[in-house]
Amino acid sequence: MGHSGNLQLKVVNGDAGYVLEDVPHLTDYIPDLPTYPNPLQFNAAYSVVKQYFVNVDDTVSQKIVVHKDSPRGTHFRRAGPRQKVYFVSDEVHACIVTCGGLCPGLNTVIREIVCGLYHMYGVSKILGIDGGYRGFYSKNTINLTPKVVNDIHKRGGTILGTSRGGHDTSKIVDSIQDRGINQVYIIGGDGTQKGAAVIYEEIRQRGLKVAVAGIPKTIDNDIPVHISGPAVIDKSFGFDTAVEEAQRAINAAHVEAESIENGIGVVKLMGRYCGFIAMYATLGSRDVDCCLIPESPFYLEGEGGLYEFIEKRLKENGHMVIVIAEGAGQDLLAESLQSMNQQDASGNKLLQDVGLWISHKIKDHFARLHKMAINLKYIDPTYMIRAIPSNASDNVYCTLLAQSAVHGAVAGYTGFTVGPVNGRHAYIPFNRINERQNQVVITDRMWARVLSSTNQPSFLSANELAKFKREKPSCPVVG
Ligand SMILES: Nc1ncnc2c1ncn2[C@@H]1O[C@H](COP(=O)(O)OP(=O)(O)O)[C@@H](O)[C@H]1O
Ligand SMILES: O=P(O)(O)OC[C@H]1O[C@](O)(COP(=O)(O)O)[C@@H](O)[C@@H]1O
Ligand SMILES: [Mg+2]
Repeated sequence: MGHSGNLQLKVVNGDAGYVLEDVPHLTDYIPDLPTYPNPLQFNAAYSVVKQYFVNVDDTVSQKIVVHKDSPRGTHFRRAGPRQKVYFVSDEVHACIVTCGGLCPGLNTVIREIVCGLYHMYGVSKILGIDGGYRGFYSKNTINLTPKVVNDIHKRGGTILGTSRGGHDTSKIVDSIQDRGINQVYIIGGDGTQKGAAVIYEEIRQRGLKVAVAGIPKTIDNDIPVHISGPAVIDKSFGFDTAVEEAQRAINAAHVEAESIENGIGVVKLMGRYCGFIAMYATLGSRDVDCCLIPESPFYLEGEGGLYEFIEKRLKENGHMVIVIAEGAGQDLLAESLQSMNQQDASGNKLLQDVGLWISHKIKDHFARLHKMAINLKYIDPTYMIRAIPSNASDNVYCTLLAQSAVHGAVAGYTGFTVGPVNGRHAYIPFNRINERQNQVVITDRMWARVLSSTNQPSFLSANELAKFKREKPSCPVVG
């Protein structure tokens, strides 16, 4: 096996096209670090486990659909406890920070990092950083113990608070160094993981024995997760909870629309650059007549447009439900509202309210036509679907993510994000997570399922479809 790598990439090539995209280790830049036996083997609860530790050479394959002659492809290091650890319990001084928008399950991840460190590795010095990245240098910290975090998974939000912007790398690493912190757990989305990568690089340049572990949070699923399209991680925590909560809004829209003549229910769901929540909520509900997402351009007027489809559906069924992701149709809004290119503190595009806009457009259109009186109800549950506690299945998932992160940091790995790859938890280098944004691939079978279930137009001409097929190759893994 040959190594090739620099600060960002640590790639190992093996036989038959085997590639390991490895994560950094503290010993990459601090040689001769002492190791210690993993205390987990003396832990009464874990003594029932037949095999305490994962083999150091275990890796997880990114590709599971293969042909007879396919190369073995990309692999990631398997997550889990190692026989040797690089920290003794008393030495560990950990901190946890949450950044970016809210997502169901943040508190569960915090809880399980604290409990995992304490119960599995005997760690008691754990600091909560208040209010996101800027909290490292501008706020007081919170001492976290299993008692403090015992009930927090039942609450939405994050007990640590969160923020956008304020990522000042040297101030953050100064604070880590000054406080003697040697394990940093960073929970957040695409922006946060980019910030975590820069923190890791600075720590490495300063030669500090500090492990940096990222836990990916994204209600939008815009981190390369494997809900659809070529991706690394199977799914992000909180997504199931958000889709479930979105059902309540869709049900309400359906009840309202069904109860009145020519009723239209419009529901706006989150999804700044991608429409995964809208797509899954639509497929989950089966009451949705039209799902509009940022990845699939649509138009209003003329043949094959939205107005024509609404008229047709109302004539057929007497009512209809439209689900629209917040980032959909922003080009149309920009044309009609001459909106400015505004950004939030983290540099994310600030969106116009497409739900309100489209509701007005539809009302205006039918009022102008005089041929059909419609009754439109607009429901905007966007913040409600992310401010709730995670459901039971997301709680279990958050636990596995948190424990994987703890095992990895204690074993000396750093500069990594945790996540399941084809069902097995793995350590993924930051560069892999940060290289691009995940989006619904509208030439994949999942989007076809939506079109087939709603029977809505694709809004694409044959030429446009051919262009999309050329630009966005479909993912062979999605069944
Ligand atoms: N490219 C980047 N480099 C460093 N820090 C970043 C970068 N992008 C975002 N951040 C920081 O990450 C934090 C969260 O980012 P944001 O985009 O708001 O949320 P999310 O992580 O949920 O996508 C913010 O404090 C922001 O300053
Ligand atoms: O109003 P806020 O708090 O900036 O959040 C709005 C954005 O946050 C999200 O819920 C989540 O985005 P991030 O995961 O990137 O933080 C988006 O869906 C939405 O556009
Ligand atoms: Mg983001």
